[in-house]
Amino acid sequence: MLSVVPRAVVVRVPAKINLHLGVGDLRADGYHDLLTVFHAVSLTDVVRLAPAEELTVSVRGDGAAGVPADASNLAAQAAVVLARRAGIEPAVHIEIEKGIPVAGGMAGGSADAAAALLGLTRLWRLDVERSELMSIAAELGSDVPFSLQGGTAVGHGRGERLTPALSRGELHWVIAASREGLSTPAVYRELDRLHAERGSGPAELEPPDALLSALAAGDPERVAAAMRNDLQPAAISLRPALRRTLRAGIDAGALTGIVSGSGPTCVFICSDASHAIGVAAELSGAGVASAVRTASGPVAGARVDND
Ligand SMILES: C[C@](O)(CO)[C@H](O)COP(=O)(O)OP(=O)(O)OC[C@H]1O[C@@H](n2ccc(N)nc2=O)[C@H](O)[C@@H]1O
Ligand SMILES: Nc1ncnc2c1ncn2[C@@H]1O[C@H](COP(=O)(O)OP(=O)(O)OP(=O)(O)O)[C@@H](O)[C@H]1O
Repeated sequence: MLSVVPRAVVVRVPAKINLHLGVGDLRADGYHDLLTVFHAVSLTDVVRLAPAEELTVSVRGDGAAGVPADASNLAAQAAVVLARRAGIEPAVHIEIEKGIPVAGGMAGGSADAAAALLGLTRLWRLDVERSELMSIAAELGSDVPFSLQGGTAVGHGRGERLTPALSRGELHWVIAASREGLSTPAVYRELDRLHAERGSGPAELEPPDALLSALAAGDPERVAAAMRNDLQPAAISLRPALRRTLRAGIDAGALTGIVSGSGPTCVFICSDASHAIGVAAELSGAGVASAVRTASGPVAGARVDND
């Protein structure tokens, strides 16, 4: 049977939240040991991959001006790595439509890299095992494997080693983005500086048992009570206005709020979809965020959209 080569492949890929982000010791390789719980939510980027003479990138959507449209784009780096493994030229045009806040702590660049890996194995008809794709993903960035996998998962190591976590039902979120991003390495450095200043070391990496059991029970109030982000004090130290954003979300009635990953995006958990709509409306009026959206999770990881 003749199979038709697609003219372009379109991949939809979600943002992530860290429901728990335990940060341990700084390792010799410059990364910190993590114990995290990733959760994929329904804010998405759409990445279109089309055959081209050479590798080119274009970016549209919110915050596109802050995203490089050259070989330094993480999706382009993914194309180069995958093409090298396959022994071919990375001759592709990568069109990225951003729906995930840029430099927001929601793994936007990682999502695009994951989308490129998945879409290009399809476009170039490569026979790559899922486990090999996950290991290429890990080379590109600590968050990239989770962007491929999606759902809810515990992350170990520098965040790249994943174990799926049981999660019942849907959780409902309000997402408050900031106009100005934060640099992930700068936030980790600030955490190290705060520890040095206080003469304290990192906390023990304890398994987030209360969170995992709340997720398995599908109980948003228990999830709210168990959420934790060790990077939050560092993000707030670099961006003190985040304190006001967190306070405004809680005043608007959210169960609780937390900085997402390295920030500055703040995420607020709500009891159901209509509660989230109400909190979002009130938070929008508070003027503490450049954009306020509702989202739900868990959702699937990167997936091809034009099958
Ligand atoms: C903040 C999180 O999003 C939480 O999931 C991730 O830890 C960051 O993941 P990422 O953006 O994919 O990060 P990478 O591209 O792997 O690393 C960027 C930089 O962040 C710091 N980094 C990242 C991950 C980690 N476990 N420890 C670190 O200290 C390092 O300075 C590293 O050079
Ligand atoms: N495809 C991409 N999308 C967004 N940013 C990109 C991309 N490729 C490279 N970058 C660069 O990476 C920086 C970090 O952006 P990104 O949106 O990935 O941050 P983030 O969501 O905070 O990441 P993480 O949560 O994984 O730490 C941006 O400032 C941008 O210059």
